[in-house]
Amino acid sequence: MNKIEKIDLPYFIDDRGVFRKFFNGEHPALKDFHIKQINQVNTIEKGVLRGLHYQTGEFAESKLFKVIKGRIQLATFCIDKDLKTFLESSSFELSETDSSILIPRGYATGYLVLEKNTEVLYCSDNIYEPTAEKGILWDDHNLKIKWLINNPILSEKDKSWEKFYVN
Ligand SMILES: Cc1cn([C@H]2C[C@H](O)[C@@H](COP(=O)(O)OP(=O)(O)O[C@H]3O[C@H](C)C(=O)[C@H](O)[C@H]3O)O2)c(=O)[nH]c1=O
Repeated sequence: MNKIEKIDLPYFIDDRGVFRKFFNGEHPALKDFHIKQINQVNTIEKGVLRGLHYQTGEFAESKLFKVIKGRIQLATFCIDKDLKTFLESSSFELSETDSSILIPRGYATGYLVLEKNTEVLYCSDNIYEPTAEKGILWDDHNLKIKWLINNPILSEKDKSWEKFYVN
């Protein structure tokens, strides 16, 4: 499991609403994804950018992102020299009717909120270890991520990250 996957699972519509399957451990891309954490993140304002973050070493995480309400631009950047996608970035615009995105270990992730009151659910296959968390400055031009909003709202932590350097 070392490439980013779009995960489409069935949903069933009837006159009561929609039943969506969010996770199926039998799905080929998910059978080796063992959930350790499920995080629900509500973001009030459009224009908030969370990331880019990654955890290192034994705390590295694969993450499964799903938009529950609203819209985001999810971006990734490969930081793992051993992956053929090293230094490649990707970007997905996602709303609640879109696929989930599975991002394996070895990628920094971040997302820009494109609608007020956006809800994101994401699962991780590792525990959160603050001392193992690292980040990359959101507008590091070397990442070649074309963010859809130029002056995002950032946490103090996300303002403090540096550019990515290949050491
Ligand atoms: C990620 C995480 C955070 N926290 C605590 C730490 C802080 O007190 C609070 C907010 O954390 P943070 O500011 O890192 O949250 P975001 O800025 O939304 O970042 C998250 O969203 C971006 C897109 C990511 O890819 C990261 O996985 C994740 O860090 O939750 C926990 O207790 N457990 C966790 O797994």
